[in-house]
Amino acid sequence: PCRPGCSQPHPAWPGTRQILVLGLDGAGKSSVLHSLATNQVKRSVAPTEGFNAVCINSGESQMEFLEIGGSESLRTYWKMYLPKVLLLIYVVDSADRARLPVAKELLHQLIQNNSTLPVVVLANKQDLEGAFCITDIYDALALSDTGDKRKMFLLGTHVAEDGSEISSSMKDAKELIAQLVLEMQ
Ligand SMILES: Nc1nc2c(ncn2[C@@H]2O[C@H](COP(=O)(O)OP(=O)(O)OP(=O)(O)O)[C@@H](O)[C@H]2O)c(=O)[nH]1
Ligand SMILES: [Mg+2]
Repeated sequence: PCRPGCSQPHPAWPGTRQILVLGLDGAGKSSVLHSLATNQVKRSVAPTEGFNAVCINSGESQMEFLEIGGSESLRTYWKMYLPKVLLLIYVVDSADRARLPVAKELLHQLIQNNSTLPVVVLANKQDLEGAFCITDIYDALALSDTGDKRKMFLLGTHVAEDGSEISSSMKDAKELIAQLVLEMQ
């Protein structure tokens, strides 16, 4: 953690604008955050039961990420944290075709009242057979329909085997996020 409080289960970072990491349960939010934080792949083993706060340094930026678990009961908290955030990272499981419509609905609900909040969508699990490719994800999530004032990015990612170095797509995601944070400060 970059400062006390970062690893607390109930984040209360008054005055700090965070990067919120949302998406359905099992999409890979915790795995992505672990990998971004350590530059080593570590697939998360347990579902996030509440919040997962992670601080990551990248070049000049220090970034505070807050994941809220994606299970149905936790989704009610998603909205509460939105007003304070700088950037939304929305992670989807590209192979979970059955739930992409739900993922789409929830994303659109989240951003409908904030026309300028930048969004980075990570189309995760690109390694899985049957994963939708980027253009299919773009269509399935109706990303053309998120407003023209918004910065919207879509990147394919995957969290490879435990212990390996992170993939180039993950490095790209980290650089993009760091760049966006710098631009907004
Ligand atoms: N094949 C594959 N599996 C992945 C990938 N990313 C995550 N997983 C696996 O997917 C499962 C869920 O990953 P998590 O990172 O816990 O997902 P989450 O979005 O944090 O889920 P919640 O905390 O429950 O909301 C774990 O078993 C991971 O090992 C990926 O890119 N490819
Ligand atoms: Mg998690």
